Amino acid sequence: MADITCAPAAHHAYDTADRRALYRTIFERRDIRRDFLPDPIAPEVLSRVLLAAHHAPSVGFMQPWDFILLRDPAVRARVHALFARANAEAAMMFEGARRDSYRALKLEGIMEAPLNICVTCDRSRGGPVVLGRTHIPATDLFSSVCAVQNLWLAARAEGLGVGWVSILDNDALKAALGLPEAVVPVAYLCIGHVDQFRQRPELETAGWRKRLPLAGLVHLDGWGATGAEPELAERLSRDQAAGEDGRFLQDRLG
Ligand SMILES: Cc1cc2c(cc1C)N(C[C@H](O)[C@H](O)[C@H](O)COP(=O)(O)O)c1[nH]c(=O)[nH]c(=O)c1N2
Repeated sequence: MADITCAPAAHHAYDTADRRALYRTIFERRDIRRDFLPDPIAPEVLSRVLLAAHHAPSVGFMQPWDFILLRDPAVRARVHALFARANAEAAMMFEGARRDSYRALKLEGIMEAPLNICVTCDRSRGGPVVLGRTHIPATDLFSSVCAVQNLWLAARAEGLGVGWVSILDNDALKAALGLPEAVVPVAYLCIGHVDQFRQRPELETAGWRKRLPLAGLVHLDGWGATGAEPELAERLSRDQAAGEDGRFLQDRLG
């Protein structure tokens, strides 16, 4: 098949350098559980990253998030103990060799990172009826997750690694952090400067799971019809291959 040409950026699109910076941040963001440096995060950097989180979309502009900064090693040690307990339980949910592989994974950096941040969701913020949340109550949680993603990407651009730890009993975490009744923990994050950003997800290099082919996940007019637009399917495959080979930023932005 003939090569597919890239359409030039149009309308309100950013110029190539800005688009490259954005896609670079997306592709080079990693979940970080090791290689943290003890260096503190400068207040101006932390402020920018938190502001990026605060600019996330939210249902009904509810902004249900709060950010609990956890620096005290004693508090973090209590959270680490919760992780250790949940992680032992989690290992038992896998069978045989998979259990051994699971146990070999490093799945948190709670004590190594200089800062942990718990991103929460106040389920009562905005009152009992929130625009856009009337039929899908979980949209407040989705909104807090959007804040997490903004934080994660801004952190990468600032050279900070972020690791999400979800192997925790959320009720126990809520109690440990003294959260009010209506507030739930959404994401427990370990954040700090790092020695390196790996090119690929750790779970991929460890052989746990591979990135799925995107073309097989894009459906047309209802569930089931993947690959229904051959030109798009072809482009998705080529873009993904370029991403895997580290050629996307150079070759695929038009
Ligand atoms: C909701 C949620 C929860 C978790 C994660 C992510 C998300 C979105 N991830 C990170 C996850 O393993 C990682 O994102 C994927 O493996 C892909 O790797 P990159 O993020 O691309 O490096 C994660 N990682 C980990 O080591 N321990 C954990 O408990 C969790 N929990």
